Amino acid sequence: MAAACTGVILAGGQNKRFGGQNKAFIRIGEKRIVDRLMDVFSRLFDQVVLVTNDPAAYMDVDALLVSDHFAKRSSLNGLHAGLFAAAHETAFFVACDTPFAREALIRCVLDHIEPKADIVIPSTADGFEPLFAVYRKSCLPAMANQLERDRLKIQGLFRKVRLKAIDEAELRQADPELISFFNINTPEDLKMAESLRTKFEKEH
Ligand SMILES: Nc1nc2c(ncn2[C@@H]2O[C@H](COP(=O)(O)OP(=O)(O)OP(=O)(O)O)[C@@H](O)[C@H]2O)c(=O)[nH]1
Repeated sequence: MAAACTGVILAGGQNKRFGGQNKAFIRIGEKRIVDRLMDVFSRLFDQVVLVTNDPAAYMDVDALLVSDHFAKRSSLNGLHAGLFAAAHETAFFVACDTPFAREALIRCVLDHIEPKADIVIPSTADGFEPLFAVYRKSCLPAMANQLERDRLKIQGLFRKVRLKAIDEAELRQADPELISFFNINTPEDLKMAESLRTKFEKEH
């Protein structure tokens, strides 16, 4: 059953560490990362939004295509645009360079949505996972304010809204290796992704 939440894929980055090549279109096995994410999102959400500053490149993706509102380079900009476009009060976000986002872990995050939380976010020994999290529309004014003031780090938002963290033990019940958080920044990460895929697809 679809959650009363919008699914958003962030794809407005510059991919500098990947030589400027669009990471959403990297193929892991046969499939582009964006298509892997769409497969999972179409089972979970009745609305999918993709934030890109190059909409023409995504015409074959069955999502609402939107672009950043601010001329700033920051994933916070994409969070703001995606949340603004969401038909629901809450939106779950993932980065377009995250090939192994597991449905069970997304469901775990969605299960923690509550009216008193503006952000529902995984928290592990490595810190928060702001690009595998749910944001409520109540965050929009604080996001716009941060962007206007050139405060471009997502973490800067956390002091201004109500945060609900999900602890690592619970996250690992849904995704024991936390493979969902693996993302590709460099060509070396892509090599790692190929070896993880072999393991991941054998097990699931
Ligand atoms: N809409 C939007 N998304 C962004 C922006 N900057 C980064 N993102 C997205 O946020 C996620 C994390 O991005 P980063 O790893 O910080 O940057 P990147 O562009 O992927 O890679 P680098 O250029 O190598 O830092 C990715 O899904 C990006 O597409 C932006 O200015 N606007």
